[in-house]
Amino acid sequence: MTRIKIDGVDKAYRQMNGTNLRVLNNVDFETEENDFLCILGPSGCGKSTLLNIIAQLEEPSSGSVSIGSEASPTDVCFVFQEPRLLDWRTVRENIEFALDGKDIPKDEWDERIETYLELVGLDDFANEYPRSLSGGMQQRVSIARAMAVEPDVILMDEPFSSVDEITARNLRSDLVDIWKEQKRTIVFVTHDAIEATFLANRVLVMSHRPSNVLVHEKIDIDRPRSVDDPELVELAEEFVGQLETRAGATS
Ligand SMILES: Nc1ncnc2c1ncn2[C@@H]1O[C@H](COP(=O)(O)OP(=O)(O)OP(=O)(O)O)[C@@H](O)[C@H]1O
Repeated sequence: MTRIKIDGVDKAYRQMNGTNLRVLNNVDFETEENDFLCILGPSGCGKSTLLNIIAQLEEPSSGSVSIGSEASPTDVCFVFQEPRLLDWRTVRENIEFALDGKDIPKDEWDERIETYLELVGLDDFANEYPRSLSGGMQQRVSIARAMAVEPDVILMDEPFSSVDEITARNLRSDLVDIWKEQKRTIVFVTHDAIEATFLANRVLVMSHRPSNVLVHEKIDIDRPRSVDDPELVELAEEFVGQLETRAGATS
């Protein structure tokens, strides 16, 4: 059972000129088990900061974060905006490194590597080094690497921003299929309202900085979804409208 609870989280960064930059302001939310949560917000509002806090890569200035329960430790994997592969290891070895790090039994490695490389369309590239792959292909490897671990929670920070749109569309559909089939909790950061509305069963819209939660909404549009569905487009526009209204109100 994997729930994420964010309670009154504030975050400020000390700047070079000695002042504090307030990024997150009393952020509160809770996910249900196996949610696909998209965090949507304008550039610079603190989405990555919030994701890093959930991943415990950063400390909040105040407030608390909990994932899962104390009784059962939660496996969390992170997919960053950029691939972060080990250049001196092949694609296969990069994934093996992650599997080894999570103590996955060796007799499961081949099947997992095959399954997830096939999923991202790179099954013919297992023995290549990252330098011989395009940026988009490297990002697909990093997605396969996170998936192969089969973690309870996958945190994704704009993972498709460096991938061409056709590949991104396929990966979005695949991600939804994996989420439905394997019942994982996914937290996905994006500034694209259509992407959020296509993927999520729950969307958080964050305000401009110092950022808090403007909208927390469950998305009940039937699946499979289409990015051209008028209902989906209308909802995405409502999210953007909320941001514009608040920006107008505070400017
Ligand atoms: N380690 C840091 N030290 C100082 N300031 C930081 C640090 N990390 C982020 N910031 C600042 O915090 C603010 C929020 O950054 P963050 O990357 O979380 O925003 P974001 O919403 O993810 O942006 P984008 O959508 O453009 O990636 C920015 O003004 C950024 O400059």
